[in-house]
Amino acid sequence: MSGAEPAVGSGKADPILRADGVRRSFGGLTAVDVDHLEVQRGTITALIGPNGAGKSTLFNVLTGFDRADAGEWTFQGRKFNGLAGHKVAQRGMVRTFQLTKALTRLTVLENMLLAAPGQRGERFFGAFGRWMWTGQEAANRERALELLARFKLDAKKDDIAGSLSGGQRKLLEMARSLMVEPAMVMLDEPMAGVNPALVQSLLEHITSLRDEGTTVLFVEHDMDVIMGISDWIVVLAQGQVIAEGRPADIRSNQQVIDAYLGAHHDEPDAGGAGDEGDRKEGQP
Ligand SMILES: Nc1ncnc2c1ncn2[C@@H]1O[C@H](COP(=O)(O)OP(=O)(O)OP(=O)(O)O)[C@@H](O)[C@H]1O
Repeated sequence: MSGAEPAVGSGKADPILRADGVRRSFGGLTAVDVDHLEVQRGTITALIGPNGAGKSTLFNVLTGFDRADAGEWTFQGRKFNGLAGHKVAQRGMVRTFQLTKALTRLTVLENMLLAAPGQRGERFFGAFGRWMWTGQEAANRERALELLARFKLDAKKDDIAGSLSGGQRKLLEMARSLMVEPAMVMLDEPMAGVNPALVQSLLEHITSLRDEGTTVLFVEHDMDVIMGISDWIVVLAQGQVIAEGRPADIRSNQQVIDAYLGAHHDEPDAGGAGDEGDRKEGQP
């Protein structure tokens, strides 16, 4: 992150994402009101802020799962505002989702295959189409098995996803998001509900994604995790970016301390890597 100023809306050397004037209201409540935001390619960037700050809404809007009331944004130089969610994912920007009830009833491998690109077999007609489709399926299966091995879930490939532990589910959510070989993954609270034994493993997966060139944007509440792995931190409060910078900049930013870090500033995470209830402890 050399060169970037720790200031709201600062320009980045090689932004993968640039957003301008992104707004989303629900009735009279402005959930997101971001004037300008750039995310540097190849970094781990954290999006933090108190409950209700607009983090999830911003994720939803950028990834086409919710509509913005206003705003323009580009990803890898291409206009993305107005794109439907599946197109956003196809073009390299993928967010993780908690496994829905329906997905928990499928096997781990089925979950992976459902996240594969080109789930459009029905569009192909005739023998040539079927042949192409079979090739695509084989490639998807190979990629799924490779990713499951990487995330140490290969032994569980035929298990029902609902039988996985909280941490294993997070690994599966991450593995699913990589089926489309994204340029940027957006992780929504990757550590929530993860037991201590798996926290370190998840952290290593996130940093190795970055080291391989994937940009990571994540929402998280655990301050130890945020300060430990982020190259850059963006702080939202009441829908607006109130600060951004390196971990050291954010730690010492009085506005952030007042709005978010509060009395817990610089204290070790009292909850450790416990359940989700523990993880939310440091919030106002
Ligand atoms: N679909 C919706 N309808 C009405 N209000 C909503 C909707 N989604 C979000 N909001 C409101 O928008 C604001 C921002 O919510 P959002 O979930 O984006 O915050 P957040 O920073 O992700 O919070 P948390 O850390 O608790 O997950 C909140 O006041 C929330 O109640």
